[in-house]
Amino acid sequence: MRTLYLDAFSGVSGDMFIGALLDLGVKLSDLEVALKQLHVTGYTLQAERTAKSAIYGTNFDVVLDRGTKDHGFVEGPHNHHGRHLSDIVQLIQSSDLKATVKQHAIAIFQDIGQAESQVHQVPLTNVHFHEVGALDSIVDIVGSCICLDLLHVDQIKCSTIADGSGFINVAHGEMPVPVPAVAQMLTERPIPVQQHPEIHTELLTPTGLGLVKEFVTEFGPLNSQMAVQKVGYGFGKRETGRFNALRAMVVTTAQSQKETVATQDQVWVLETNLDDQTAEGIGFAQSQLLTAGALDVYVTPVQMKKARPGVLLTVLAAENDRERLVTAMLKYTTAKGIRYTQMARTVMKRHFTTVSYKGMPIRLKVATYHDIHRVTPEYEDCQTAAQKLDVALETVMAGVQAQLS
Ligand SMILES: O=C([S-])c1cc(C(=O)S)c[n+]([C@@H]2O[C@H](COP(=O)(O)O)[C@@H](O)[C@H]2O)c1
Ligand code: NI
Repeated sequence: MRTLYLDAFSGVSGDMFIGALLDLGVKLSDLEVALKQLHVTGYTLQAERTAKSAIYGTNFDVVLDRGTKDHGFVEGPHNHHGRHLSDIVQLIQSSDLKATVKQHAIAIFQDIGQAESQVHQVPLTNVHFHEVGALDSIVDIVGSCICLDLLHVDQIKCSTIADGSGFINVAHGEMPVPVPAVAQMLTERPIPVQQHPEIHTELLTPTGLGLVKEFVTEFGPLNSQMAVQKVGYGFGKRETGRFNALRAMVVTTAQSQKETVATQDQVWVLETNLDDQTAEGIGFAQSQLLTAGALDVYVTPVQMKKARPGVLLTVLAAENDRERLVTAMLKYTTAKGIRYTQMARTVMKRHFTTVSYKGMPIRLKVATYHDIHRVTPEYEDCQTAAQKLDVALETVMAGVQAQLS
């Protein structure tokens, strides 16, 4: 199992995150090529490998072109509100980025947007990304999602995240650290943050926390099961009086005994019947629940009381995710209550391995159950290869399968 471990002893920001992943080996040129799919101009990416406190790492920056308004996009006749959340979501949605990159980036913007909406008490639709201009935020957030995609890891873990203390000056004026958006973003689920009273500045930014919340599935220190393969540093810009960087490590974990032998586990089946929500609302809820970590979400037509046609919304959740997903179901649907039951299931043992097809990495999902073996090329990787090679998806999938036989 290939894991990205984030050692956030000096917090996390968008720049630090991208810097650390570039330092781990993601190519700046690959990031630039992928970012072009967003169809936004007016910026340059800068990545310099340099030493701080005699430790080499990468200083990453998004430099806006001189004279470019910090609206976020090249302004078109219908676009005068480049900083609003809905415009950013629309920009990402209509881009040619990879589907998973789009999905993660939008989820992060929505999370920051929700916090901003709460802090400033403005409707979500009116939230704008005010501090450094939308273009920086877009490139930082989308760029981070691209870098992660290019790094090819199976999971992401993180240490306790350091933040500073005191006050900083930002667009709204003086703000306490953790900054209000960060404090608000911490309210949803337990995320270990440790303030350092001796550091009088911000270490954890809204973008940094948004990335952590979207991708990290486990918090804690390095442990004896983790074999460190590679280390990278992404430098922070603020003067903290200490070594200011995000340390990122690629670690491999031997498959645990449980993973190797277990073919049975427990899942929660969460259900609710809906007869008063629009099709659009149900579709949105479905995508939010998947983003929130549901194993699966599906909708079945049912005939309800008073002869009303309705739907049964079913969510499959991992053992520890029940409460979070029940809350999300109540938040995104018109349901007043959720039924749940725990079910045993038999699952095939699964692991990933990577092969190369015409120079492009394709992950293979290998599933085993007794003498049944199934190898499936990952759809997302085949899609990227098909796009780059300008061939049909089936050509890549068949080519990969042919290599295996
Ligand atoms: O909306 C945003 S991005 C935002 C909200 C707040 C509040 O706490 S409210 C603070 N800031 C500050 O802006 C800079 C840049 O943040 P990024 O996340 O875009 O890197 C940083 O100092 C934030 O604390 C931004
Ligand atoms: Ni704000």
